[in-house]
Formats: sequence, C-alpha cells, structure tokens
Amino acid sequence: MSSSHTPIKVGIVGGTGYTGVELLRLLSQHPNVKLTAITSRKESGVLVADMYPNLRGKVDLAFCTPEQANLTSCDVVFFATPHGVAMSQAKELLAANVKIIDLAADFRLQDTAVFEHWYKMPHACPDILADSVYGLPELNREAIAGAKVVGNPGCYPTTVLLGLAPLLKPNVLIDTKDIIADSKSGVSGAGRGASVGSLFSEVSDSFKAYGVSGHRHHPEIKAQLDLLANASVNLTFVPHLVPMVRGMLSTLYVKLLPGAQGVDLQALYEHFYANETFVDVMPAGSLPETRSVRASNQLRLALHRPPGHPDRLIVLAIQDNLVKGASGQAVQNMNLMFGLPEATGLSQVAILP
Ligand SMILES: NC(=O)C1=CN([C@@H]2O[C@H](COP(=O)(O)OP(=O)(O)OC[C@H]3O[C@@H](n4cnc5c(N)ncnc54)[C@H](OP(=O)(O)O)[C@@H]3O)[C@@H](O)[C@H]2O)C=CC1
Ligand SMILES: CC(=O)N[C@@H](CCC(=O)OP(=O)(O)O)C(=O)O
Repeated sequence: MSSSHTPIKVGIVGGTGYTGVELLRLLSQHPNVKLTAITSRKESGVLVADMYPNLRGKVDLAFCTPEQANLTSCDVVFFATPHGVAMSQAKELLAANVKIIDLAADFRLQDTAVFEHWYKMPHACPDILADSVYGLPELNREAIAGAKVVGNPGCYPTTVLLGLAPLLKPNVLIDTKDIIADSKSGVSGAGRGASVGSLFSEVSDSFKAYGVSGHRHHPEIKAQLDLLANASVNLTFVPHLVPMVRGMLSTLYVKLLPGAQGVDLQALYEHFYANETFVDVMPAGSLPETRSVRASNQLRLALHRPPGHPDRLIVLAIQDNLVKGASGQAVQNMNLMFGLPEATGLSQVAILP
C-alpha cells in the first residue's frame, strides 16, 4: 500500500505518443504519483510542457532517451510504445523490482505462436509472459492486484469483452458460435505517427471498414471470450475507421438461446456491473454517444431487443479509446497493483458538447 507520503515513482517509455501524453495528463493529476522519467528518442531534451502546453504548470520534466531515464529506480514503468519494446526490457526491470504495465500487445496473448503470427516477431520472454496478467480490472481484479507485469488490453477488446461478459458467465444465455462485433474507432486509435492513412484528407468526410479478413485484436478478444465462456467461441469482428479524433463504439450482435427466456437481461447487466465505477449500464434502449465519455474513463453500455428478430440481442458499448481503451485503464491497473482505491485520479467527467 502506498500512502500520500511515499508517492509511486512512475516512468513512461513513449511519452510523446497519444497514449503517452494521455498518461501524462492523468498521472499529473494523480495524488499518489511522482512522475520521474518520460522518454522519447526523437524529442530528448525538449520540455514536456513545451511540446504539450496543456501540461504547463503540471509537468516540469523534459523528455529523455530510454537509456538516460534510469527506469530501474522507478516503482512502475508504463510502456506506451509499439509492440515489442516492453518485452525487450521486462527482465531487467523485474530484476530491479519494478512493475510493468504495457499498453502494447506484448503481454496480452498467452499463446506465443498466436502472438508471433500476428505481431511478426518472436516473443522475447515467454516465462515472464506466463506470469503476466491481462489487465481488464472489471474481470481480473484480484490477479491484477498481485501482478508484476500487466498487459493492458487493446481498445477494441475492452468494449467487446465488457459488453459481452455478463452474457457469458452463466454460459446458457447466448449462442457462443454466433457472435458479431461491429466496431468503430476514432483516428487517434492509429497513434500519432505520421502515415498516409491518418491524413486529414484521407479520413475526413469518409467512413470505411478495415481488417475484415483479419485484425490482430480478433485473437485477443477470442482468447478472453473463450476463457469467459469456458468454450471455443466463434466471433466475427469488423473494425471501422470513423472521421473523429477520439471515441469508440462497438455494436455487438448475439443470438439468445432458449435459456435466456424469462431472464431479465437488463437486470442481469445492472447487477453484474452494480459495483463498477467505470461501467455504466444505461436504461434499456438508450443510445450512448462517444462524446459522453470523451476524456473520461467511463464505458457505457445499452441493451436493445430489435424488432423482427425475437432471438436477437444488441449491446452497444462506448468508450474513449485513449482513456478506458488505453491510458485510463492502465492507471486503473496501477492503482490495483499498488493497493490504492481503483478510481484514484480517474474522476474526470466527459466534456459536452
Ligand atoms: N492509440 C490508441 O487508441 C491505443 C494504442 N494502444 C497501444 O499503445 C501503444 C502506444 O500507442 P500510441 O500512443 O498510439 O503510439 P504512438 O505511435 O502515438 O507513440 C509511440 C511512442 O513510443 C515511442 N517509441 C517508438 N518506438 C520506440 C522504441 N523502440 N523504444 C522506445 N520508445 C519508442 C515514441 O517516441 P520516440 O520514437 O520519440 O522514442 C512515441 O512516444 C501502442 O502499442 C498501441 O498499439 C493501445 C490502446 C489504444
Ligand atoms: C483506428 C486504428 O487504427 N486502431 C488500431 C488499434 C489501436 C489499438 O488499441 O490497438 P493496439 O494497442 O493493439 O495497437 C488498429 O486497428 O490497428
């Protein structure tokens, strides 16, 4: 347990990306954290507040290279970096008793063959992977609290898993061979790195599906759904790119089984998430908007029974891809790992309009 007298010393590798600067925004307001090192190889020497003026008066550090950062003196290091970076440094940090929260995929998939297939690199530390924990607090809280290495979930998986979990725990309510996740993300999901696909003239005033024939979040979602259902599920997952900066909406289609007859599904969801600060089950038939979670760690759900298909249930799930989908969830995990109340530093309310 950390107290206000012994702040958690935090290092961030990859402080200039969208999830890195979001970590800085959240952690600079966290009462139990002392930011001690923020890395960028390209911006080394630049003051954080010069690059990100929203942090003027909040963060007085300059970016440094990972080599200059003295990460082994931290209590926890967040990796807001591309896939493959955290696993290359995990052994050294663990030897120095430093906890690790990776926002990339190095510690999300327990099956190293699946990891290698999707990420096109061998896993650098399968032994550490085996002891790591999938960082979805609402489903994995106890294991996260005792973990030294947490793999923060991908943004799409967070919406799909929290959207479906209440239906899978009893395992008699839906056809696990017929699950569809139709998901839409804002462009910040692609990161800050320059690419033609993220140019204003490419994404504005347009809307498209991508990854239809395969996306790396499919195996991640399926692995966790399989665990929840205790069976091998069939999942169709189609991501889409929407011309907005932040936000994610997953529309989840499931087929109800006879076992769902007479079950009050709205009550089931409300009960399942009754004690969850960050999951809001809206009244049945609600139409959640991504702007209602913008910059906050909330995920909102709404259930629908559409006309014309008596067996169909639709679950709508929204979040801010950079907060509950990435950095906010990472801070939630840190709170658990250090014995703090889970919502510490995460009380931000969305901005409307
Ligand atoms: N954007 C999103 O909505 C989400 C992203 N994620 C994941 O989080 C991670 C970060 O994403 P995002 O912030 O969007 O990425 P960005 O591309 O915006 O930023 C990447 C950061 O990592 C640093 N970096 C790159 N390569 C290395 C390296 N080899 N060693 C050390 N630092 C490095 C970069 O700085 P520099 O090159 O100067 O060192 C930069 O600060 C990714 O793995 C992404 O998949 C997860 C959930 C949601
Ligand atoms: C809009 C967009 O491009 N989104 C990214 C997913 C972002 C994310 O959360 O994925 P990882 O953490 O697994 O990289 C994509 O589809 O690749």
